[in-house]
Amino acid sequence: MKAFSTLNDFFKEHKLNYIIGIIWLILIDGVQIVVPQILRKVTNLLQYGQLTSQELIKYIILILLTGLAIAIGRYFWRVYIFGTSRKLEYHLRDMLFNHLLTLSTNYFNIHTTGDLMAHATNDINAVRASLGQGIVMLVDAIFLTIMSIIMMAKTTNIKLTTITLLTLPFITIIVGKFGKIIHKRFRLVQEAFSNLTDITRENFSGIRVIKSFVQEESAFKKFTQANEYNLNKNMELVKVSGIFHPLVQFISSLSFLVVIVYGSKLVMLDTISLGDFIAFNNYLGLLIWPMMAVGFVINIIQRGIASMERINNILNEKPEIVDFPNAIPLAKVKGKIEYKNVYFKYPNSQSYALKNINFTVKEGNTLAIVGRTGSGKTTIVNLLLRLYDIDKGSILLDNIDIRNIQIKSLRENISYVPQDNFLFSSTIRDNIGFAFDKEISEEQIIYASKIAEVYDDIMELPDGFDTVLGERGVTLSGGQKQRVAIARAIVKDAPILILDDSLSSVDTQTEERILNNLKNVMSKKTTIIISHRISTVKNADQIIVLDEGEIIERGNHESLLEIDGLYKYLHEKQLLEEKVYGNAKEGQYE
Ligand SMILES: Nc1ncnc2c1ncn2[C@@H]1O[C@H](COP(=O)(O)OP(=O)(O)OP(=O)(O)O)[C@@H](O)[C@H]1O
Repeated sequence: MKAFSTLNDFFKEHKLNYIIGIIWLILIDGVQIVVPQILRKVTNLLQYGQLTSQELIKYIILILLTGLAIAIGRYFWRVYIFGTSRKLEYHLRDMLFNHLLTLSTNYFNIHTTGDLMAHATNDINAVRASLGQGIVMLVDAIFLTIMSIIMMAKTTNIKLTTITLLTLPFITIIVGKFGKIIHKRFRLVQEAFSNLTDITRENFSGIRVIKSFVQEESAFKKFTQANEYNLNKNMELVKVSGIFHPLVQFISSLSFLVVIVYGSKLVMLDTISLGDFIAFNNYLGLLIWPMMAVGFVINIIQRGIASMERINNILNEKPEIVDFPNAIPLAKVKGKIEYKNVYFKYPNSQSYALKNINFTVKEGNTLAIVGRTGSGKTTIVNLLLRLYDIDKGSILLDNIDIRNIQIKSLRENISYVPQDNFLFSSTIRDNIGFAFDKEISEEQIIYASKIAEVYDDIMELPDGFDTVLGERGVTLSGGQKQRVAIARAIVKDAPILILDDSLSSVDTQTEERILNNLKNVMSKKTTIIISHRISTVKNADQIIVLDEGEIIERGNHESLLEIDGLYKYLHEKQLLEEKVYGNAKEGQYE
C-alpha cells in the first residue's frame, strides 16, 4: 500500500469524491438488503391468504422504488468512484510522461519504446483498476457480506445460515486461484497481440523493402507464426476462463442446494416460514458477488501495487544531466565555443568516444568537423548540448563552463539540425515553428523555407505549409526532410547553429545554394557543420578532422590540402566519385 503514497496529492484533492462514491455504494448495498425483506412479507401474506390488492399495490410501489433507488445509486457511485479512477489514470499518465521528458538521453538508450509504452498502458490500467474496481469490490465484500449474513441469521435461522455459509468460501478460493492464472494468461495474450501489432506495423512500414526483395512469402510466414501464437495464447485463456465461470456457478448452486434441502425441511417443520425461505434464497444470491469480489480484490490490489511500484521506479529515476546548483541563466550568448582537453566515454561503453579534444571557435565563425563514420563528430555536438556530460576537461561557452549554465538557456541558444531529421506527424508549419509555443508569422516560415531551399517543394504539396506529415499524411523524401529540419533551426534563430550531416541527402547544386543562402544567416552566428562531404565544409573558417575520437588534422581547406592526410584523401576520393558517378543525389531524380 505504501506504493500508492506517490498519489497522496491526488487522494487529498479527490478524497471527497471517493467518500461520496463509497457512501452511495453502501447506501445501495443497504437498499439491496431490503428487497428480500419485501419478498418475505409478500410471500408470507400470500401463504396465509392475507394479501389484499391494496397491500399488493403498496409492495409493487416499494419494489419499484427500491429498483429506482438502486439504479440511481449505481449511477452515482459509478460516476464518483470510476470517474475518479479515470481522473487518477489521467493524472498518473501526465505525471509519467512529464517525468520521462526530464530524463536524460541515455535513459532512452537503455529503455525501449515498447517497455515505456507498456508502463504507460498496462501498468497505469492496473493501478486504475485497483483504485476503481478494487475499491468497489472491497466495499461490497465487506458491507454486503456482513449485512447479508446478519440479515440471514437474524431474520431466518442461525443453523441454516451456518450450514449454507460453509460452501461460500470455496467461491472466494476458486476466484483467487483462477484469478491469478487468468491474469497470467491474459498478460501473455496482451504480449502476443502487441507482438502481432508490431509485426504488422513493421511489415507495412517496410512494404517497399519487402516487395523489392520479393519477400512477401516469408513476411506472410512470419506473420502467420505470430498470428498462430496469438491464437494459441487466446485459446489457453478461453480454456481457463471456460472452466472458471461454470465452476463458480456450480459451487453457488451447491449452496442453493443446501438451502433447498435443509431450508425446505425447516419450512415443513414450521421452524421458518415460506417467506423466510424465499428471503434467505435472495440473500444467498446477494452473497455470491461479494464472495467473488473477495477473491478478485486481493488479485486486483496486488497487481495494482506491483504496477505502481514499477511506475514509482521510473518516477524515482533521476535525470543524469541536471542543472548544477550554481548554474546561471544566460540571455543571448555571443557564441564563443571552447573545448579544452575534453575526454568522453558513453555511459555503457568501455572506450573513449572522444580523446583530448581541443579547439576554439570564435564568435560568428564557422567550425567544420569531418571524419569517417563513427569517428566522434556527432558526439562533439552532443556534449555541447549537454545531452551527455564529459568525463574530463571542460567545454566553455562565452568563457563560462557549460556545466555552470542552466541547461534550458544553454539549449535555447543553440539551433540544432540533428542527423536523423526527425519530424513530427503534424503540419509542416508546426514542424518549422517547433521551437515556439505560439504560431510563427507567415513571413518567418517563408523566409526560413526559402533559405533551406524547400519552399518550392512545399508549395507543390496539396496544402502547402498546412500539409500533414507522417503516417496519415504526406511522406517527404530524405532530402526534403533534411531541408524542413534546416528551416526549423533557422526559424529558431539562436546565436549558435549546428548542422549535423544535414546536407547529405541533397545534391551538390542544392547544397551549394543552401550554403549560399545560409551565408547571411551564418555571418551573425557561430556555426558548427558536420559533414562527410568536403564540398560542404570547404568554406569554413576552421576545419578539424576526427579519427577514432581524436583530432588528427586541423586548419582551413587550403592548408589541409597541403598536408598529405585524411582530409586530402577524402577530398580526392570525392572529386573522383563525382567525376565517375556524376551527381546522383536527390534533385536530379526528384
Ligand atoms: N549512445 C551511445 N552509446 C554508446 N556508444 C555510442 C553511442 N552513440 C555513439 N556511440 C559510439 O561513439 C562513437 C562515435 O559516434 P558518433 O555518432 O559521434 O560518430 P560520427 O562521427 O558522428 O558518425 P557518423 O558520421 O556515422 O554519424 C561510435 O563508435 C559510436 O558507436
